Amino acid sequence: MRATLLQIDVDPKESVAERRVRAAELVRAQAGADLVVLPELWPVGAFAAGAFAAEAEPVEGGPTAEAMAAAARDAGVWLHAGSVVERDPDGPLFNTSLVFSPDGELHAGYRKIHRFGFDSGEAALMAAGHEVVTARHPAAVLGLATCYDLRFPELFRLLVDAGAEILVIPAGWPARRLAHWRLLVQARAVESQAYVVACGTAGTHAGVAQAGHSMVVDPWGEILAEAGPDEQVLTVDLDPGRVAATRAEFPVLRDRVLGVPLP
Ligand SMILES: O=C(O)CCC(=O)C(=O)O
Repeated sequence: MRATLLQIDVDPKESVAERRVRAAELVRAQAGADLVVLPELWPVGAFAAGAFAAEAEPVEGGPTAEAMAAAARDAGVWLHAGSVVERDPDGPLFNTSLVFSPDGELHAGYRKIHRFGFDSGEAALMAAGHEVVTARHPAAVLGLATCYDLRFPELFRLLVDAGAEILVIPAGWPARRLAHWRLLVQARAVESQAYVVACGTAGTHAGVAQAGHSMVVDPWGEILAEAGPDEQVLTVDLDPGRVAATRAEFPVLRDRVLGVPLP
């Protein structure tokens, strides 16, 4: 299974509309990949809170969803299109990840559960999602999480219980906490005995330098591929069969006591 991560540069000199066109072209260039992944809030920038309301869009018929659906269809790929600022028809904003199947249909949407900002930014401007979401890719079950979610292992336990084999995590992680990012991405893979495909942004927006360093980590915790800080296309081959094999060979998940039904 070939996964391609598009670590896109979110530069305020490029308009949201221009970046959307560029991202769609990047997706179209990935024909042959089994899974293409974009980062968190790449159209507007995860820290560009002042623009969230103006750039918010519906999932149904929204410009990013439409552009990504067409790109997935043209390339014939499964596309985790990162996340957008979703304007729900009822009013609230959500940080919503979108997964498209190769026919361009929206297959799954995940509203970020843990909002970042400690009462400001996203935490103040967006509503929290409540649903744990998996997506059924033909090769493996994808478990969906977004950026700050990475710090909350209880979500990943729920994703494992829901059958997740590849944890797909779009992010807009700041360079200042790169060490946390690398550690947490590996930790989530080791504790879940799952692949982690974590795609961040490059560049600087709203004064926040982005870490880049998109990573793919295997169920044993080994880093299979890691990007640098700048815009990069990162391609790696995964073997989803290694998830069950790792869980069988070293059956840590079987030994859970807390948070599982008592025998
Ligand atoms: O947890 C962090 O350090 C960064 C989280 C973040 O930037 C986000 O969720 O957008």
